[in-house]
Amino acid sequence: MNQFSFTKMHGLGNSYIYVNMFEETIPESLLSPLAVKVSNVNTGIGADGMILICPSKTAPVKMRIFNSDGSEGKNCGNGLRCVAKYAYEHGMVKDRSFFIETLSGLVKAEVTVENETVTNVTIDMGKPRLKRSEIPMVGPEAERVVAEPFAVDGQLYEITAVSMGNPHVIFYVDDINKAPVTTLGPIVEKDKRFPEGVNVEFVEVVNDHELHFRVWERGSGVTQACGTGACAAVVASVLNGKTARNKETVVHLAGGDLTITWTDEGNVRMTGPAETICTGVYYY
Ligand SMILES: N[C@H](CCC[C@H](N)C(=O)O)C(=O)O
Repeated sequence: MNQFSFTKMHGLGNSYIYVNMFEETIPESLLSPLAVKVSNVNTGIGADGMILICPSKTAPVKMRIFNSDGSEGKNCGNGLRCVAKYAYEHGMVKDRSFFIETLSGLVKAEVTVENETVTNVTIDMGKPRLKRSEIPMVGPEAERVVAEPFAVDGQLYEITAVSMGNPHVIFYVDDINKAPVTTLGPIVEKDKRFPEGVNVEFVEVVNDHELHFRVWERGSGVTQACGTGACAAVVASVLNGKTARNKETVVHLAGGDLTITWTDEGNVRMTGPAETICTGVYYY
């Protein structure tokens, strides 16, 4: 019987099973099936996926994220805040500000510490990618996708697409509580116009610095929160003239609030909590 130690953590209810790969060894071929198994609330531990905290040549730690369907994502905002908390509290970094490597590049973390516990984390998520080829989305490579007509499921919508290293498509709604998250979400997630699939976000604009937000995640379905998605929603809202550039915007997600700014320098900064739920041993 094989086993590995894990820590279950969450960012605004977006929970993952974290595995410290400085201490554990899991064959690469088992990572995807294990992400499916550990995510199952009945036969596994229960989470939105699995996140590996790995050695890196370019930063103190590297994050890899697997969705609950076993697919590997390229970035994870809530995950980054939890990885930053884990790394600081486990003495893997000494400073309160440090880099984390992701599959979509380096990001910078800054932890807030009270009584040796990380209570809040700011991640500089870098610059959003806005060209179709970067989302990726089919169509003229250098074009942006802002308020573009999008026919799907027999209806005509308007979409804005943003990558934060992973693909996001944003639909604006008048009432977040009536957003078609579980009906339209799974259809758009696998729409062929997004060759790598897409995270699907629904946004209700409150004012020029406040949004309501719900998400159907690629590979995980409905989650309580999506950090990269919230960043994409803020960028989309600035591009659509609905929120202000370089101004702290509060995004209300099902699991709580994130504060996000798309700075004039071009980077997106996200601040929010990260919490440890439990530790344990998983047998497989
Ligand atoms: N929940 C994550 C996003 C996971 C993205 C993943 N669903 C994908 O891109 O495939 C977050 O906080 O940013």
